[in-house]
Amino acid sequence: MESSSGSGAAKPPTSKTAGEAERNGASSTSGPIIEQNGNPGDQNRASNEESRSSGPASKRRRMQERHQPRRRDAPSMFSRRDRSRSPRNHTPREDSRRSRSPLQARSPTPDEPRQRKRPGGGSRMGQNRGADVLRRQEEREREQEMDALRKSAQRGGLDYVRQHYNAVPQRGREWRKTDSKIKGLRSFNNWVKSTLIQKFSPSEEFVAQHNDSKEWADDSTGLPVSEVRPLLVLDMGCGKGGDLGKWAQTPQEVELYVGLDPANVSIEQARDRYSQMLRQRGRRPQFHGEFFTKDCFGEFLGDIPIIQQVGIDPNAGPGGSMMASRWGGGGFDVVTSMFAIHYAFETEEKARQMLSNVAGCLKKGGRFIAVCPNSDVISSKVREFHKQRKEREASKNAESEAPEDGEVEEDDRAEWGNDIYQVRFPGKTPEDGVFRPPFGWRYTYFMQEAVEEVPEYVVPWEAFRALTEDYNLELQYRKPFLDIWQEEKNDRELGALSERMGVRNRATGELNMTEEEKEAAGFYHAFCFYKV
Ligand SMILES: C[S@@+](CC[C@H](N)C(=O)[O-])C[C@H]1O[C@@H](n2cnc3c(N)ncnc32)[C@H](O)[C@@H]1O
Repeated sequence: MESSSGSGAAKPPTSKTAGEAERNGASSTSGPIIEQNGNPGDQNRASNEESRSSGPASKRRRMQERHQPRRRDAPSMFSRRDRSRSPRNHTPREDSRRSRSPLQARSPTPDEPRQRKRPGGGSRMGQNRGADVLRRQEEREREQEMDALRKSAQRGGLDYVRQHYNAVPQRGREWRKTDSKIKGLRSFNNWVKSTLIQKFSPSEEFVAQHNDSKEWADDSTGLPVSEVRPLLVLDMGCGKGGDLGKWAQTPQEVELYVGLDPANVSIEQARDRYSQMLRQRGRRPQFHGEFFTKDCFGEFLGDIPIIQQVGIDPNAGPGGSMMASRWGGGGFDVVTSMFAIHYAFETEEKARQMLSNVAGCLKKGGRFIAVCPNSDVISSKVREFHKQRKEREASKNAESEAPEDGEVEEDDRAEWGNDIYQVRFPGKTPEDGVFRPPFGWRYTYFMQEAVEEVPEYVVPWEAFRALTEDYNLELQYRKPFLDIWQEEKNDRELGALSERMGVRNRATGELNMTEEEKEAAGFYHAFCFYKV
């Protein structure tokens, strides 16, 4: 086992990283969480870095570099190569976020009386006037912000999603396990995510080495004894860090976990959760964690220092250069996005940006693990809805006025659900259930205690899959949630895990979910792609 990960939490990158994170606006709340220091593991970091890249020429160069005296600002252990600037030279977000005051640009108009300068009093007047101007300016800016938020709520944009998730209260584990009305569903969803992480996070080398045996666990300590390098993981849409514990339980150890989410309050909570996790750490060494406020579907991720250090190919996708991806491609072993990619299907541009970030961050052989609403379920519900609507119309056989152009009759709006979850389309839906073009099919989703009428977008599976091919992502696995249960419930590890998580009734062996919860769970599917 490599010592850099065997001695507790991995150390964060250099302080330069934190500073850069602040400066480039990757996150207003960004930066490593735990203190960094010079560490004997640095040597291992350098060799980790070398062994992560491929290619004889660069390998030779790195071998030579290995024997050079170490520079003071040696790159982080996570970096594949030193890239101090965003490849696209993105404008720092700080600049674009700050709205310019309309007053600053204004010069006095002819009908505005010019203030006369008076000695003494003049400067006080000037101060008062300055304060007034500032107040009015702030009010105007606040108004503009509120206006933008109102508009975005109507459109269902990112600000609205961010605001919603920021406002979801963080409830304790005890509440989730006992008082929640959907505790069965919560546990089940968590078990599905754990199952995916257990099944697909290990690398091919790791699997080949341990080939289905549980030799990775040392009997005396329960600690992994693998020689394979630990994993570098990126979580797009990590929310409040609910999956951190799952990443601490993987067969192949995790060295680095980077959590990104546009909801800044959630990111704070994820960071707190990570700190707590470090404090309570048991025998198993913990990974290094970094958390940033970031829109992963509307923006390139390459301006986040830790992502630059691990490696991101800015040209992943159609037209990308083979050489660039071969020599400078991504460095992450796993990119995950749980219950989040449906926000990317608002537009083709966002869906492509999401895939470009995924593929750009993954190294060859890396895995993209995700769960999202299953469009097969949506299509069949929509078809069923239209069938019933037509039957109702036929049986009514009443003469009704034709709706005006563009108007969507109440009856035309597909919706379904039960007491704990609801899906509602605000506009027309295709009678055949085929969503063409595949972007922008908005619906609102409601889930008791968790999601209140948040706008989401259909992810039409076939179109999505076709798109992934442009990004060298090859499908390995896809399954509806309830099928995963059928397939894995008797697995020695995963079945036992389901008991520990309260997913299975120990007496009957059945799922601890009501029929309504099962229907809600059936809305989702899970998949895994390999970067080729
Ligand atoms: C249902 S929550 C899931 C959170 C977490 N992955 C989990 O499984 O518990 C959906 C998450 O997607 C995030 N999200 C929405 N739009 C996003 C975007 N553009 N980029 C990254 N994350 C986004 C939300 O802020 C929210 O935290």
